[in-house]
Amino acid sequence: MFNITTFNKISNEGLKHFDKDSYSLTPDDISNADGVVLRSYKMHDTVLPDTLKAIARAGAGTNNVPVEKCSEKGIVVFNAPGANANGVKEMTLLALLASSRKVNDGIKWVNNLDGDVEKQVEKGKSQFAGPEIMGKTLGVVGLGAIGVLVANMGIKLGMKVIGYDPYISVQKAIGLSWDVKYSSSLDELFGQADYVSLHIPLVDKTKGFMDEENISKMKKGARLINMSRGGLVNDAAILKAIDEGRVSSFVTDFPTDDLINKNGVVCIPHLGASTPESEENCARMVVNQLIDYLENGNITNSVNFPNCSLERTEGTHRIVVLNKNVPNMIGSLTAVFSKYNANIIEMVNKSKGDYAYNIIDIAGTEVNEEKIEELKSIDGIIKVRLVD
Ligand SMILES: NC(=O)c1ccc[n+]([C@@H]2O[C@H](COP(=O)([O-])OP(=O)(O)OC[C@H]3O[C@@H](n4cnc5c(N)ncnc54)[C@H](O)[C@@H]3O)[C@@H](O)[C@H]2O)c1
Ligand SMILES: O=C(O)[C@H](O)COP(=O)(O)O
Repeated sequence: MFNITTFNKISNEGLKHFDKDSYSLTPDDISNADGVVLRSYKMHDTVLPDTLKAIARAGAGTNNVPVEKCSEKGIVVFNAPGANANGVKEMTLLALLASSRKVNDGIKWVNNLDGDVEKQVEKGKSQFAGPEIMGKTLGVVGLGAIGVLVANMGIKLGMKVIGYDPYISVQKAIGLSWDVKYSSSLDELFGQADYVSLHIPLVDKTKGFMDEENISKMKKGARLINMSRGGLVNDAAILKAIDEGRVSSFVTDFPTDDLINKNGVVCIPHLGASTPESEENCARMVVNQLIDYLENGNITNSVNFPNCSLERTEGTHRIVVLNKNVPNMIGSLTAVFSKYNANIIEMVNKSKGDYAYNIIDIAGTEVNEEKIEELKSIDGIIKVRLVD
């Protein structure tokens, strides 16, 4: 029986894949968990129990998970790449329009009118006029699952689009419309874009990405859209730029105390991925990845360990090993197997950065706690698990 802890509301389209005879689901209590499924719940202060094998983020961003701590403890962190990208692309369309047309302020205003609404609407509407987006330039920072969809959408809307992503993958580059101008210079993007849309992860390197300096490089009167993460934009710097008329508006999916009810700022309560389609896609994807890891040791879409899968071979025992990516690990592991006359039927070893992963199918010997402990005692081994 595997214990699964859920944080946040996870779509039943995903949870229903946990077989009731093999999985017990408990919301919020992680004390005895084998796996966790969560959305934006912040886990940085959560004590990670020794039982925990994997964390599945039903979404894209994993900045709410202590990924490095998980790596050190041999906890595999999964996410759902691209599963909510269309939901966020559509919300970015809404944000683009809301940054231009003052619909948000207009709606607030009209709902507070008192008497002869029709007359007041026609008299007062000019204060909410705003430009069309067709023919304007959209700058897309980050051309991953969401950024590529947003860039291609901009082309379809009749915009000129300039994209920037120094780490773009081949797969994403293939999906990018030929009409998108790819730039290797952020300054060029800032110099040309009437609308800048951020689609990059929040990591140490990107914290405060839109600081005073980068904001000052934006075209006068340009608009900024942040559907990615709050920490990417410096609140004080963007509010100052709006006050001084250098930036026309800022639309964010990540409101803060400082941003709400400010002129020129449209705050959306983190709704980018809040569609049934995105919630179901994300939950289905990560639950299946988690099940395959717990039951077969296969890793798909992990952010801290390599993708690694192996078909099961009948009559073998499967051992999975998580280790530091240091020399001679395979030699040390196979030395233990040969000591016990174990026949390695299949073995796969993959590495990702500082960490590595092995799936080893053996025959010819029983696997007991003593042998597992012997493997665990090898210097550099983080976790060993029998997956029978
Ligand atoms: N508002 C929401 O509800 C919502 C939903 C999904 C994702 N997000 C956010 O959007 C981010 C992007 O999601 P995604 O699915 O497109 O992820 P992704 O991993 O597919 O794409 C991110 C892209 O950013 C690029 N990148 C990284 N650092 C960069 C930098 N300094 N400059 C330019 N490009 C850089 C990467 O190369 C990658 O191509 C997520 O990390 C998450 O924080 C928000
Ligand atoms: O990174 C993500 O996938 C989004 O920010 C969605 O977060 P949510 O699952 O809490 O809506």
